[in-house]
Amino acid sequence: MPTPNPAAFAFLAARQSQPAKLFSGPVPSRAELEPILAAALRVPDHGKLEPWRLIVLTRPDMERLAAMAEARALELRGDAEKIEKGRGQFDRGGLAVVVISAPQDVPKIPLAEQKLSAGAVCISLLNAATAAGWGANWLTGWTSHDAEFCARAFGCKGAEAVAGIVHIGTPGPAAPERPRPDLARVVQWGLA
Ligand SMILES: Cc1cc2nc3c(=O)[nH]c(=O)nc-3n(C[C@H](O)[C@H](O)[C@H](O)COP(=O)(O)O)c2cc1C
Repeated sequence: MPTPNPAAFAFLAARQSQPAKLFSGPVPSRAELEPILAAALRVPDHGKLEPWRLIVLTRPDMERLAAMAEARALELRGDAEKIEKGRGQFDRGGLAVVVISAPQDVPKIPLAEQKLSAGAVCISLLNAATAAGWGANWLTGWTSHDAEFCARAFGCKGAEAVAGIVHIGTPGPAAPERPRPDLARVVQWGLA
């Protein structure tokens, strides 16, 4: 017989992100964040490669990144919207964790599986931060997709890429529930 954990199940059944743009202070201290990160890193990882690394950003880092995003947008001849979107990923935030997919050249473990493990870190971090009482939001944006920006900002090399930037803070008013997937549409019971 299974041994249910109703509290954990209820948490997972109702979990949702909170919008980072409504976050305020305080943000978690290092002592508060460390157990959240330790919980977040308990993810499936085929081959035990640990194919990810994390960078914790605090307010001064975010201010630097907002300026770097603006400079990069200008370099790319981006318009005002691109500048605003690039800056907006950082210039309102108080704390965020950059989850970097850092795959290794191990032929036995496909690249896709290593990237999936980095995605698992993102959702696990979202859940751990939420369970600890914080608001959390997994964001990316063009800066995360721009290899040159990621190299300059986060030291990404080779196949490394940003899997997500998980913003963590004191949540604002609870986000309204959004429509959730219809099981009947996405789940097939048994082979056709
Ligand atoms: C890889 C990834 C990148 C995302 N990037 C953004 C983003 O840049 N901007 C945005 O508004 N939402 C983005 N989202 C969506 C937010 O995380 C959104 O708040 C989330 O889908 C809400 O779902 P939940 O309530 O089930 O957690 C992204 C989601 C994923 C998985």
